[in-house]
Amino acid sequence: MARDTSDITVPAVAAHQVTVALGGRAILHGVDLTVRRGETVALLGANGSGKSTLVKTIVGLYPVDGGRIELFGTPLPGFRSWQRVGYVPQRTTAAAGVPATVGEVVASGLLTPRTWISRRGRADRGAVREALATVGMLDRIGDPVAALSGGQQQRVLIARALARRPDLLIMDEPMAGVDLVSQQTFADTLGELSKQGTTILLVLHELGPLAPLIDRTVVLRSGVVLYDGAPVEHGEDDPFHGHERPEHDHVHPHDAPSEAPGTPACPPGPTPVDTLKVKEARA
Ligand SMILES: Nc1ncnc2c1ncn2[C@@H]1O[C@H](COP(=O)(O)OP(=O)(O)OP(=O)(O)O)[C@@H](O)[C@H]1O
Repeated sequence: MARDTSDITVPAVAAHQVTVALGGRAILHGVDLTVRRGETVALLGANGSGKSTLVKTIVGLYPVDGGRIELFGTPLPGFRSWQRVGYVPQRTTAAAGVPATVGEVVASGLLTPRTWISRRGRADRGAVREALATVGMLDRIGDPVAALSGGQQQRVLIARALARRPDLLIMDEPMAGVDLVSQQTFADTLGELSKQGTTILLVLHELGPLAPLIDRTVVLRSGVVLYDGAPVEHGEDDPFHGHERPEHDHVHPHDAPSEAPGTPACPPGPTPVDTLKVKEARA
């Protein structure tokens, strides 16, 4: 794993008051999110709360309409070190109609504009094999990716992100459709990457086997940060668990941004944060 030797006091991700509109509709309303070097942060929230929109904006797939995002201290429009960032999008098929093998899909994660036409070296082939072994798919390296199940394709996409040995790994619901055994293997892999200093941002619906790895959770609701602090899990008693609230009620897009970690980013008073269980067992 390549070591991150740049200034570790600069956060890997710093989003300040980020506003994003899609299809003419505001989706994110002044979101603040900081992910420090070496942290593992879980982004939680109900369906449609804006989690995918936020991570897609962080990796430059959606433009920022207001506010700003910095990756490793560089404002996004000028950020060029994409080889430092591994991104696994929300469940898509790795096949996408392309007649590629598993090995080729993973190797595509190593491509930069300069390597599109160059021959891949032994080191790259080693990185591909190592990444596939990590997700337990090395034995399928020569198979057409279209012949894999959805969960296996998800593991191939994870391997593609790992192959570039990123300093920052961003994954959007990586556990979706992945069986329990593979989830535990994946949790072990992330734990190893974290020990080696990789910064990890995960969109999750529940912490599950990843719970011991999570340093901090950020909860979105209706495009605003509802909570930023010690790891929490949606409680079964949360009436909005798994559902988007029908209205913004007391959470206002223009309220003060989230403050210190552990501070609910909304005005005092009863909120769904009260129904989130703070994980106390964490050492
Ligand atoms: N390309 C798009 N154009 C218009 N609206 C979009 C687009 N992508 C997402 N949205 C809308 O933005 C809102 C947030 O969607 P997003 O996918 O970010 O939520 P999410 O929290 O990731 O949800 P889920 O947990 O279901 O994946 C939703 O209301 C969705 O309909």
